[in-house]
Amino acid sequence: MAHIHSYETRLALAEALADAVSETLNAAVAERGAASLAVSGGSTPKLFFDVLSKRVLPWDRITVTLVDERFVPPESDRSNHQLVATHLLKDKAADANFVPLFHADKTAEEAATIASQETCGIDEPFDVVILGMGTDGHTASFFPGGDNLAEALDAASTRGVMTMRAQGAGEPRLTFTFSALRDARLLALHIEGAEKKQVLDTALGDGPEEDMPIRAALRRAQTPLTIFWAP
Ligand SMILES: O=C(O)[C@H](O)[C@@H](O)[C@H](O)[C@H](O)COP(=O)(O)O
Repeated sequence: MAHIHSYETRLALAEALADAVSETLNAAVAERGAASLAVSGGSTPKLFFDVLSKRVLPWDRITVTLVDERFVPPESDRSNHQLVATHLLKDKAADANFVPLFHADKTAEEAATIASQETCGIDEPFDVVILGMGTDGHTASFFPGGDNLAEALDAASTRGVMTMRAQGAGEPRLTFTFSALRDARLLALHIEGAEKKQVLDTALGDGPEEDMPIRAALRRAQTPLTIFWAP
């Protein structure tokens, strides 16, 4: 089940997504004094991050982490940690608590174990999860052909962070499991451009999840996926 919201411009999308995220985070803090936000990296979220960073929220009560991470240090331009530190954790959002997934001087597997331990203290489910999508139909680091794809997509897998290696992924990846993402209070997919709309339309059709892992979120998310799209 998915609800698609289309916007005239990418700025209108960023403002609407920031509204929905702010509402969910404010409600969580009002309800239990804390909130969590897991975001994806890549190029799409930059404008949204910049808009959200200016929102007046109880940021010191909000924990921000990454849906997935390239296995590179924050100094690398490929780092999602660097992307979030540059575009989101500034302005009003500078007071948020950030939990990275990458750990230096560790193997990817050791870093995944540490990241699972360090994120297990975040209330379950996440309040907000923002997914992106590649033109190959991957989301998070659930890449077609990924070495750990079956385990990553298995709803029965233990919530946590695992490694993923795949031809289309570049570096080894660290990614939350689908089981950790699928029941977020607000589960959003943020995509932009005509090409990704076509990829989404294909993903909404028949075919195995392994070919287009975004299908797991479209078909088996516990929370209906809210899709934000602009040309
Ligand atoms: O680390 C990553 O790359 C992301 O978490 C990934 O899942 C991203 O959302 C898609 O690859 C889309 O990336 P673009 O926004 O760059 O197209």
